Parts: sequence; C-alpha cells; structure tokens
Amino acid sequence: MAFNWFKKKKDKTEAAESPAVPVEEAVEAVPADETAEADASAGPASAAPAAADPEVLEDRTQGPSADEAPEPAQADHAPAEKTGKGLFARLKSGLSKTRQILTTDIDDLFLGKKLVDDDMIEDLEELLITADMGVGTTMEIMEKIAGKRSRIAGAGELKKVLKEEILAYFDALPAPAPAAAAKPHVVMVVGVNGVGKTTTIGKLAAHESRKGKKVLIAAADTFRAAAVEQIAIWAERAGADIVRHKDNADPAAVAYDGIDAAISRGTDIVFVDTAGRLHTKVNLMEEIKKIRRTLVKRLPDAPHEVLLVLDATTGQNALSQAKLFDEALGVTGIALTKLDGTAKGGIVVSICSGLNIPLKYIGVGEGVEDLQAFDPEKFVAALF
Ligand SMILES: Nc1nc2c(ncn2[C@@H]2O[C@H](COP(=O)(O)OP(=O)(O)OP(=O)(O)O)[C@@H](O)[C@H]2O)c(=O)[nH]1
Repeated sequence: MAFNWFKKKKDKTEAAESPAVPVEEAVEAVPADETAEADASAGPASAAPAAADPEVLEDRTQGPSADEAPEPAQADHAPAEKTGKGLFARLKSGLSKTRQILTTDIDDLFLGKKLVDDDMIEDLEELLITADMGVGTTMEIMEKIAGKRSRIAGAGELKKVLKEEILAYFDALPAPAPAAAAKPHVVMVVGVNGVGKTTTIGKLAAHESRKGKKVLIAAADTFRAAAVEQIAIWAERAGADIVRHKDNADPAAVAYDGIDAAISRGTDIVFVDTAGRLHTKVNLMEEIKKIRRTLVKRLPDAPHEVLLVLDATTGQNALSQAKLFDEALGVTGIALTKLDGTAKGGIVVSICSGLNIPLKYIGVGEGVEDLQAFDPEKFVAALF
C-alpha cells in the first residue's frame, strides 16, 4: 500500500530531524513588543482568583491529595465551581479550537464515505500536523492508523483509535519524581518572556494557599517593573507573602532573601519568579543559572522543582525552548499555558512524546481555575 504520505515520509523525517530552532531564536520566541507590557491588568485584575476548588490544581506528585488537604485558608473566596464536571467543562471549552480540528474536521472527512481511503489518510495526516502533533508523532500515529484502517468504519471509530494512540504516548511518560518533603519546598519558575510565568505562579500560589499552605513568592523578575507589581497583586489575593527588591535589583539577591525569609517564617512553599528576557539574551541563561546557584547556597537541596512555563501558541518552538532550559537548569516539570488561544493543542502530544520531562500543568484560560493539573485521560476526553 503506497499512500502518498508514505511517499512523503522520507522528506518529512528529514525535516523533523533538521536542526532545532537556534538557541537565540528559541529564547526569543515571543516578540518583545507583543508582551513587553503584559502588565498587571492582564493578571489578577482580569483573572481574579474565584474558585476555591482544591481539585483544580491537585499536584499528583506532591503533598496531600485534594481530599486530605485542609480547608481553604480563604473561605471568603466564593467557589465558582465545586465539581469535577465544572473543571472538565472549562478544560473542554479551553480546548475548543483544537477540538474543532480533531472532531469537526474528522467528521467532515467521512462526509459521503464509510471507510477510510487513501485520500482520507492523507487529509487526516494534514489535520494532525495542523493541530501541531509534530511531524514525527503524526507519522507514527498515521502508520498505526493505516495498519488498522480495515477495522475503522466511520468517524466515531477513527476518533476512538486516535484517542487510544494519543493516550499510549502519555502512558509511556516517565513517572514524575516523588516530591521532596522539604520545608520550604522551593519551586523555581522559568521560561521566555510572556509565556505566563508570573500568572502561573499567581495561580499556583492561590491554589496552595487554599490548601492551607503558607506560601511565599520571591519576585526575582526584577527586569520588568510591571512583573513585580503584577505578582504582588496575585500574592495579596492569594494571601501569600512576597519578597521584592527595587526595580533592576540583582534577581539572585531577591531569590536568596526569599528563601531566607521563608526559612525564618516557617513557609511551606516558595515560588521564585524569574525574568524571561534580559538586555542581552546571551546573558539570560547565565542569570537564571546564577539564581539557581544562589538558591543552593542558602538551601543546599533547593530548588526542589524547576518548573518551565511554555506557551502553547508558540507551537514546536516550545520544544526547542524546553531542551534549552533543560540543558541549563535541569527542568523537573512543564506548565503549558494558553492552550485556549490555539488550535494547536496537539503540542501537548508533541511535548509528551518528544521530551523526557513530565507535563504537570496546562493552562486553558486566564482564571485561577483554568490552570489545571495535567490529566491525560481528561485531556484526551476533552479533545474529542
Ligand atoms: N488565554 C490565556 N492567557 C494566559 C494563560 N496563561 C497566561 N496568560 C496570559 O499571558 C500573558 C502573559 O503572562 P505573564 O504571566 O505576564 O508572562 P511572563 O512569562 O511572566 O512574562 P515576562 O514577565 O515578560 O517574562 C498575561 O496576559 C496572562 O494573563 C492561559 O492559560 N490562557
């Protein structure tokens, strides 16, 4: 069976294996103009913590389960949604652009047809690439589907097979390392500018606070003045402490003081915000590495997590960024934001198949409850 996509396979494999995006391009993925003034108004003002649902962000690798967690510290926060259904609805709505491709467009493939034919295989391949599953992953999935084509009668069955294949990638992921039972537990948050680091920290802080944890944020993104203001608002709303210095202070000093304060105050968890952009991008990694070394100086086993924030709308470039940050810092987990703003939600599959780093959180909107612990089953269910 010589399908056209098989003919194209060699070219595509070569394309997939071509050098990744150059380092500088990768760290400069988000044009400065687009995000330079992603100011405080984009943060808590428009995305005030509303839901007091401890399940929203249950981190499957650490701490007590949502059920075991103490009552939220801030009972006055009116829970927007208490049920898993509400969260799932949010997830589903956040993934609607990608679902349009994977559901509606697959339904369309079968218009006037009952069985999978060569044209359909070709069109499906295009759909998966469009959804940003990545060339290599798409080709693997297509091979499996081509092998099962005689058993696939109708769009429903095709989607079922696709779901199974996608889940197989998630199942093959390494189990996240068990969280260190350290106090304070230090999470260093990194990523290029504008991906959503500050916002993600705000959401995580709100979540931890609601679980009754004492949270401190070290505002070490001293490069962008608005970032400190933005994180300060999130901290206040989350009931978290904040350690901040003057604009353009040494970020490593802020990080050090943050850990220092956390130790003396008996803080449970510290989030260290970092800048995503410097005057010279060459120095970016050096500065972040310095922050890491400084954390170690004050607390030898810190940071306990290095959470890399990636923006789903940057597509495959996110993978290049992940490799770069991993080489420099040893990334322990990924938060993938802005899945709601893209039809390229297949990037989740690319990340899980192309990197050996657990995907811990996904962002499907700007609200606190829209940052969710990544759950493969729910994700796939929401996608189709
Ligand atoms: N739609 C949507 N927007 C998001 C999501 N996560 C973050 N954002 C928005 O992305 C924008 C940038 O977020 P920030 O948290 O400021 O990004 P940052 O990485 O801290 O930026 P720098 O400080 O410049 O490095 C803000 O407007 C956020 O509200 C998400 O999951 N969905």
